[in-house]
Amino acid sequence: MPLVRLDISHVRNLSSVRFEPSPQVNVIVGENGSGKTSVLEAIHLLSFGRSFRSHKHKTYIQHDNPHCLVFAQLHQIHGSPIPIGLQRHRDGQIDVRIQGQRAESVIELAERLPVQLINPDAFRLLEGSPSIRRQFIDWGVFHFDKDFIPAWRGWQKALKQRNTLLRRGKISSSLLAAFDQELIRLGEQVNVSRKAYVEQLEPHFLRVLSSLTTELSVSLQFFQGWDAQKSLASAVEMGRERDIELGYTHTGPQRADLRVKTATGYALDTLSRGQQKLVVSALKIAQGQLLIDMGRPLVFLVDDLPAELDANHRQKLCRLLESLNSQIFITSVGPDTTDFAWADTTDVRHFSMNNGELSLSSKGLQES
Ligand SMILES: Nc1ncnc2c1ncn2[C@@H]1O[C@H](COP(=O)(O)OP(=O)(O)OP(=O)(O)O)[C@@H](O)[C@H]1O
Repeated sequence: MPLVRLDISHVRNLSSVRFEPSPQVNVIVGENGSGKTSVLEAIHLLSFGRSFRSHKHKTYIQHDNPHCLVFAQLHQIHGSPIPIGLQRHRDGQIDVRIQGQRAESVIELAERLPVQLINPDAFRLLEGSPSIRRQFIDWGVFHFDKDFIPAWRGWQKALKQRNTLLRRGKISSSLLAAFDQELIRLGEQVNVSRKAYVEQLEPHFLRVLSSLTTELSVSLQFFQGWDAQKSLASAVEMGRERDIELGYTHTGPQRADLRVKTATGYALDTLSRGQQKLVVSALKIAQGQLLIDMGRPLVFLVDDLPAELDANHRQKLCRLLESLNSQIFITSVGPDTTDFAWADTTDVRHFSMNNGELSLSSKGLQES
């Protein structure tokens, strides 16, 4: 569902930015610090309810302002566009509105506006802790399997309760066993969904990667968080005494990971930085492609593409994104953006960003 209109107020240096993006490619060019990334950050906020740059909401609300606001109209194939909006207050309060009605949670935004981000931090998917890769898997499963979120929430709740009991100590193995039924039932459900998703993702990932580079041979392995030969019930049962000793649940889906490997070891240890970036981009594009195949268009945010990718790979990545027929927002310190190499038939709009002011650039005006 592409964005047909975007209004951003008081996000970093963007006091008031309003524009009508192209349903296909939007190139935002501006000097360092002009506010390009803040536009992507605002779109990300509208999908995830949080920034990709900081967990502290006060950092992205414009100085001296009580709140920031991002509002958009989402295109619908049939019917008029759907208005969605998010307001974040300095005290942390978050208001989400969809079609004028207050929404219960930001998850409702994510359902309507799936967003994938490719930025210079993207390699953290390989380098960072397993929790980052679990988030990556769970984002995909969330869009793929409608039963996942209720199961995931229930399992998280059971896990938290169990860990609280373990931390307090003085709990016997038999009493703990009574609490474990729900944890096991929902944990198994979470695991089955994750496993099925990674199986679906891998062929997409390999296809995308091979269209970016033929030099790499990379595989995905899903580690479920405990011995693959055992059920979660037996892993939890066998680990109960150890959990009591440790004061937390040491085995289960909370330890799951996505292992990205080459023939000689982990991708992180064997690939160059640029190659890692290609692998991560392929993972993210593959996730997007899987959604698109399900008839769910999404928005790609691409920040600072030149970082670590040479012109040849930049072009390949742009062509690939373009072929998905999704809406793309891409930033560049430009002004020469010719190596993005969009097809003549693609609707490309160029915008200039100057000190937080966005305008359709002369290049965009000539083309429109
Ligand atoms: N809370 C805030 N309130 C007002 N301005 C802010 C706030 N936080 C950051 N800024 C300013 O907003 C601008 C944000 O720039 P942004 O990171 O979006 O720029 P950019 O064009 O992507 O730059 P680069 O090319 O260097 O990545 C910077 O000038 C920064 O100093």
